[in-house]
Amino acid sequence: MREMNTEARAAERETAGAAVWLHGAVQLRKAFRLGPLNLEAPVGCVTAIVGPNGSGKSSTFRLLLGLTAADEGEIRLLGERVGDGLDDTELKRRMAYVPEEDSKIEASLRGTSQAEFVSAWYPAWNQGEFERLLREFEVEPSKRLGKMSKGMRRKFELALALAREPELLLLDEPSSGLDPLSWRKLVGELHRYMERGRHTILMATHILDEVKRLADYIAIMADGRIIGVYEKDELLSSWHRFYVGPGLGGAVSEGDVADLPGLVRAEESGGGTCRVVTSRAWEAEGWCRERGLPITGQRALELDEIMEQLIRQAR
Ligand SMILES: Nc1ncnc2c1ncn2[C@@H]1O[C@H](COP(=O)(O)OP(=O)(O)OP(=O)(O)O)[C@@H](O)[C@H]1O
Repeated sequence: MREMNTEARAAERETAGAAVWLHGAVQLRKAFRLGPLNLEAPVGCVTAIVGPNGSGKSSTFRLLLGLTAADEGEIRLLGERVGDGLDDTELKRRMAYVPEEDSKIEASLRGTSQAEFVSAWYPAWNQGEFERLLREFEVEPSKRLGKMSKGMRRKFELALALAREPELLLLDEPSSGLDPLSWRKLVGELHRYMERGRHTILMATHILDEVKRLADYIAIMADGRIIGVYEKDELLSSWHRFYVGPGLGGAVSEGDVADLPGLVRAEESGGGTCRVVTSRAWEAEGWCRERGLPITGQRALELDEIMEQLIRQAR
């Protein structure tokens, strides 16, 4: 049995339930500071990292994979510490990573040879599942990887990752280059993977529909930092735009809604109404009702609008 000191036990307790655990991770570069990053991606859930170009999503993946080193902080994957030159061979066998850019090194290999190599390395490799995925994605594995189209190569890499039956799947822009039909199939396959066991996905994506369909949690990144981690349904249901007024007391001004719960912005919008954005829709509704302020129009904000507001607040 593995010997553990008190500190290791405490860390294990703390990270139990988190497949990806980042605590105060910082990487300093000449022109960019990544972190401090704090993130707990729960086991059995899909966590999507979203954020503008250059916010640090791919850099975070490289840090998690130990491809680059953290200058500060601690990183654990599936409860195991990564970095500091630690031997992560066994850990890597329990996970799969599909990077944003396909490797050029393997371009001359045929898909079949690459699969043979990978299957020998991963104990949970499922050949039947691999062949099913290739059929589903309509990928011809006898082609050389460098001769596959961008979308085809991506589907090959995704099939290769899923067939390993990893406990943890790290995906950087998984649907980059996929046509709409392939994209729908991928979303279906990722759902299937999540249903098949105690699996976890951490993915970076720009496709908001992908986030809506797949994610349980959303981590928003901006300027090298994770500015917040949110439960998706809660986030999407709590941000609303209201039109308030006019009330019995006449026109509603910005000042009248200054204490509205979760108020993010308010502007007079003509006809005695005020347009407000709130991050606490239920409470804001009740607040208006109590004050006899009629809500004459209302809609939930889209994820991109919420992200824009949260990033603005964080800067
Ligand atoms: N190999 C590298 N060497 C030095 N700086 C890099 C390197 N790759 C990225 N950067 C810089 O690190 C920062 C974060 O980039 P990163 O690729 O992690 O962002 P991202 O959120 O994944 O962006 P995108 O949405 O465009 O994929 C940027 O300022 C970028 O210019």
